[in-house]
Parts: sequence; C-alpha cells; structure tokens
Amino acid sequence: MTSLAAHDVTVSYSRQRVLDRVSLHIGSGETVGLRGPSGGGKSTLVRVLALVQGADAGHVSIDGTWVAGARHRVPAALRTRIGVLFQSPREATDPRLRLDDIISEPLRATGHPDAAVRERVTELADLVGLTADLLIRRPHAVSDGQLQRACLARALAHRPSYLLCDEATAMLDASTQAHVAGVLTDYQRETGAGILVVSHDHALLTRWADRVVDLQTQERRHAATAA
Ligand SMILES: Nc1ncnc2c1ncn2[C@@H]1O[C@H](COP(=O)(O)OP(=O)(O)OP(=O)(O)O)[C@@H](O)[C@H]1O
Repeated sequence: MTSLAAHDVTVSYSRQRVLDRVSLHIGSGETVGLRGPSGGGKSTLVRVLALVQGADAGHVSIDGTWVAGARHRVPAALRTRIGVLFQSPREATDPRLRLDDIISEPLRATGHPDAAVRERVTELADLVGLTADLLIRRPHAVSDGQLQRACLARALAHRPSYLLCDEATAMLDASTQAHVAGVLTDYQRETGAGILVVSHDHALLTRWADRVVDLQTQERRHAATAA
C-alpha cells in the first residue's frame, strides 16, 4: 500500500523527550485521526511527517522512499507531495502578501512559469470558494475563515498525495469548518490522497476519520514493552 509513514520517530527538545519511537502511517485514500494530550507532540509529529523538521531517531517514508534529515536536504519533488494546513492561518502567512501571492508561493518556489501560476491560482481559488475581490486583499482585510481557505488553496497547490491538517478547523465557525472538510473530502475522492486530521475534538475525529490513533496510548505501549 502507498503511504506516508513515521517509523519509530523520536524527538527531544533540550532534555524533554516529546516523541518516543512513534510510528504512524497514512495510506492513500485513507483519513487518519490523531489525538493526544495538549503538549503531547502532535504538532511535532506533523512537522516531522511534513519533512520540515528532522527526527533525532527513526525516519519517514513516502510511498516506499525513505527520507532522513530536515527540510533542506529533502528534494522538492518529495516535499511537494505533502500539503500541510495549520491551526492559525495568521501565524502561517506573511501579512504583507496578498491572498493570491500566498496561494502561489509554493508554485513560484518550484519555478512554475507566471502564466501557469496564474491559471492554477484561479483554479484553486474557485475550489476553495475565494472570489477575485478577496484574492487581492492582504490578511488583515479578510476573516480567519477566508484566510484559512487561502491556506487550504496553498496546501493543495502542488496536488499533494498527502494532506496533514493540524487542528486546521479548530478556529473556524461551523459553516467554514464544514466547507473546509467538504473541500478536503472532495479532493480525496478525486485524487485518492491520504489525510491526517489532528484534533482535540473527539466527535470530529470519529465523524471524519477512518481510524483514530491515540499518541499517548502508542507511547504507553512502548513504555510497557521496555519495562
Ligand atoms: N521548537 C521547540 N523548542 C522547544 N520546545 C518545543 C518546540 N516545539 C514544541 N516544543 C515543546 O514540545 C512539546 C510538544 O509540543 P507540540 O506542539 O508538538 O505538542 P501538541 O501535542 O501539538 O500540543 P497542542 O495540542 O497543545 O498543540 C511541548 O511541551 C512544547 O512546548
């Protein structure tokens, strides 16, 4: 099965071990929920899976290709197969950029020509429901929900095979939350993408995910094995 997977990933910050031999896989077409206590390392695991943060031990594989190291050593062709959506769109965007520039960032970074970028931005804006008048505004002039839609468009820019959603709908009102979930579900149906949904909201996870992984339970299992 094709999958994005963490294999025995361990991460510590100073002396604090945040992830201890954590393994998790997200199969193509599958939606996996991830829950765990606050500060338990969920966002750290997302960054490791997104290939933007290295692990102290263990590694990540994407469709059978094993990856080691942090972002700068990972080829763009692998990185662009993973899209990430974070909780706070304001922290995840440059306040000086217009929404259309935010959406086009990953395409420009990989050297797409201007005409192709413009065409793809229009397509993505349509997909997430952003009108032309919103695309020329900067983050301060749009709502959190509108900005999160731009972040969703940016996450989909390279048509990723895997999408990691880190509390991505937690700050949104119910209707924007449903819209974002709908766009992701449609995208998954069309492309067979695998999706990881990190959330504290148990009801949301059981409604949305095919299976739910509890980070704490997984780490306790290791502790029991080691004892
Ligand atoms: N770059 C960093 N440097 C030092 N400590 C960090 C760093 N990033 C995270 N931490 C710490 O690691 C622990 C795990 O953080 P992380 O954000 O991964 O957990 P989380 O499960 O996503 O938490 P939450 O559910 O509250 O968002 C926390 O104690 C956090 O303070």
